[in-house]
Amino acid sequence: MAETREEKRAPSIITVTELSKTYAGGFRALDSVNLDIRRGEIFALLGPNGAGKTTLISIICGIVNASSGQVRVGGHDIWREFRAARSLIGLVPQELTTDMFETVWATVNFSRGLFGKPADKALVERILRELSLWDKRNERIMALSGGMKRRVMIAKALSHEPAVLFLDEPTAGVDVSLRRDMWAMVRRLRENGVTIILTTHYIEEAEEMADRIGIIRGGRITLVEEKAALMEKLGKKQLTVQLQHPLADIPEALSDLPLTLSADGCALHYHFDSQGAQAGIAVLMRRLGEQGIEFVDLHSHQSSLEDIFVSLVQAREGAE
Ligand SMILES: Nc1ncnc2c1ncn2[C@@H]1O[C@H](COP(=O)(O)OP(=O)(O)OP(=O)(O)O)[C@@H](O)[C@H]1O
Repeated sequence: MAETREEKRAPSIITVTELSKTYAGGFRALDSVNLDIRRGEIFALLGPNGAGKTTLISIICGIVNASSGQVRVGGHDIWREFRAARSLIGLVPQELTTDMFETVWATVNFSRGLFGKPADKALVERILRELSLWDKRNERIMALSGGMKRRVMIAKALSHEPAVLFLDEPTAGVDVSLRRDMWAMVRRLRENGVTIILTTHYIEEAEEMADRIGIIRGGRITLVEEKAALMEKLGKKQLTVQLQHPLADIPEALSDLPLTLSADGCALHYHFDSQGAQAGIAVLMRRLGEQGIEFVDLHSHQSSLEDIFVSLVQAREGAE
């Protein structure tokens, strides 16, 4: 019997069911959130400031109490089987929280001990080498650069060999080259079987890294989708035809094509989706030729995840 899509999909490692959180002051930060994280994926959680990303992560990690709902990590209920659930999780918080006077080596070993795991020098060495921190192992944390401190936080989170790693804004304030190093490192972790959940304000980061994207707004998950499918479905391409002579209007004979004219009349924009692009462009070229419309330049633009995200958020704001 043929496997269904459902059966082929990796099983969930985290299951969030009807999770709600109302803070003491009465603010409802999460509203009936349902979410499945698949084993071995990189899942990017996107949302504007105050959307509830940190609240959701903090609840899954047992730092904040939920008001209602259920969370299971590796099949363990995070309240009734807290230790078992928590031992599967590594958390790299937004803020750097560590003893600045300790050495890198001591702090990472200590973090492992906090989870009741026996010392494992070879493992800690491997983690530090992987994160390019081995040369800095005897430095005090306060003597490290911001990017290195951030990597120490990742080393601490990995020290007890978690199956799931939460990265809350991992590259905030990190320069472009270090950001790329971090992305490569996160990919290597995934290759080693670690499930990664990251929140980010850099949509480019989600576009680059994620297998799936979740969007959260006002405490509600408004969309969860495979990144590739999201970009395929919502991604639009635009071909701009720079004209030799400006047009006052789009000729009647071309009115059946998805064309718009720039305000100055000097460019035609042809809008199409990713499928059928080549056939569409060939037809456009032929039809422009038939109309005697000459052009001097052509360039195409494909919408990025950022364009898609902005249009989704705007569409929903318009609907509210
Ligand atoms: N301890 C708290 N008490 C009351 N309200 C809180 C508390 N913590 C967070 N909130 C509120 O809950 C909402 C969600 O906050 P949260 O930090 O989860 O958002 P976020 O999506 O992580 O935002 P950011 O992208 O800015 O980090 C915000 O409106 C915030 O002000």
